[in-house]
Amino acid sequence: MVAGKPICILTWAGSEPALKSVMLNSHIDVVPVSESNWDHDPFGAVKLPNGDIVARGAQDMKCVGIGYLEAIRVLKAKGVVPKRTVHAVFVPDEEIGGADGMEKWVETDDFRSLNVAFALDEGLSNEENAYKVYYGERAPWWIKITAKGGAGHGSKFIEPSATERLVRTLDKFVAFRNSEKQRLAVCRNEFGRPLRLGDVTTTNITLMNAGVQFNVVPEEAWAGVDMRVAPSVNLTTFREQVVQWGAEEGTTIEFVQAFMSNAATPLNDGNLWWQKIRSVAEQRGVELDPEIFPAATDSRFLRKIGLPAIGISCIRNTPVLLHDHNEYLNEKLLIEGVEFYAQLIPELASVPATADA
Ligand SMILES: CSCC[C@H](NC=O)C(=O)O
Ligand SMILES: [Zn+2]
Ligand SMILES: [Zn+2]
Repeated sequence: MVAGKPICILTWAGSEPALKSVMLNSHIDVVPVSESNWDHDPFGAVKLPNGDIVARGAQDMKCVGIGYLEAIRVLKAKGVVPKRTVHAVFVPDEEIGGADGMEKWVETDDFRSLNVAFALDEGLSNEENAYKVYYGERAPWWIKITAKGGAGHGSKFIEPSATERLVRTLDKFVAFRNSEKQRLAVCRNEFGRPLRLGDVTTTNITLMNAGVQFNVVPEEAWAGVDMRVAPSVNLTTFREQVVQWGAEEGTTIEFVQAFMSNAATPLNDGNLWWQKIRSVAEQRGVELDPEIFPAATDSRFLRKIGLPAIGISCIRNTPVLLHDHNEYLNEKLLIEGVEFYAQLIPELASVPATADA
């Protein structure tokens, strides 16, 4: 663990401590706000007359962390004792990549001492009448492309041109971006469902830098690209391809971050954790909609070390406002989440030892 970045673990001891534990994960950090774009104090948790609670983190992911705690409070008040030990875990830094949070922690004896069998984590809001269920994630890659060339007067043909090299390399990224955008628009998956964001690879040029003045040709230009690589892609081969795009144009490709695992948690009949989630949702009359998480969250570190992890936030019929201005959640959904977890946690804690790896 990293100094100044605590991980908070609340342990509810199970009646059968020899069994592996259930981890209820949530991240404590939120993304920044631009306050002038908010109608209310983003950290005031203002409740509007219709029950909407406006706050940074309302969807991402205070509702989940609070949902776990309130559910445990309800269960304890009823005298429930889980079979498996349950850990509610609050981690830092998810929003900035988790390097000093979950990524390092899963490699420690401290984490191993929790003896985790399964983890529940965050999902996403959506406008339909279903909870999204996330069983895998795209691999986040942050790529810095640097081009070098000659310098001099803006009135000349200066060769090689750093900016031109950069633009040519970026053209390849853009061409790939467009082909994936097209695939998203027209293709279907193996079950005939139209592809979703998590099924394709996105590419965005997010940083660009070159030059100091109109008439001075810069000798260096660089750009930053954010890619989210779909789980269907062979990561090693694709990484080589990206390096090749740079090599062809004489630019340097640096992977500032390249997650090289796309391990997923298959939602099949043999996945007893998933079966419990399904049956609780069915009892509650809630539809579930499984897909690949289009962004990145801490579950990827858990899946990478071989643990099953499923992401659900009990949010439906709600605009997706994670990281956006005026993020909110209606209080009815917050309470619905507490009730869902209160039903689900004892069920997960009752999954037989056969589910343990
Ligand atoms: C890629 S590391 C950053 C993780 C971040 N997670 C949530 O938004 C994301 O950009 O998806
Ligand atoms: Zn989150
Ligand atoms: Zn987030």
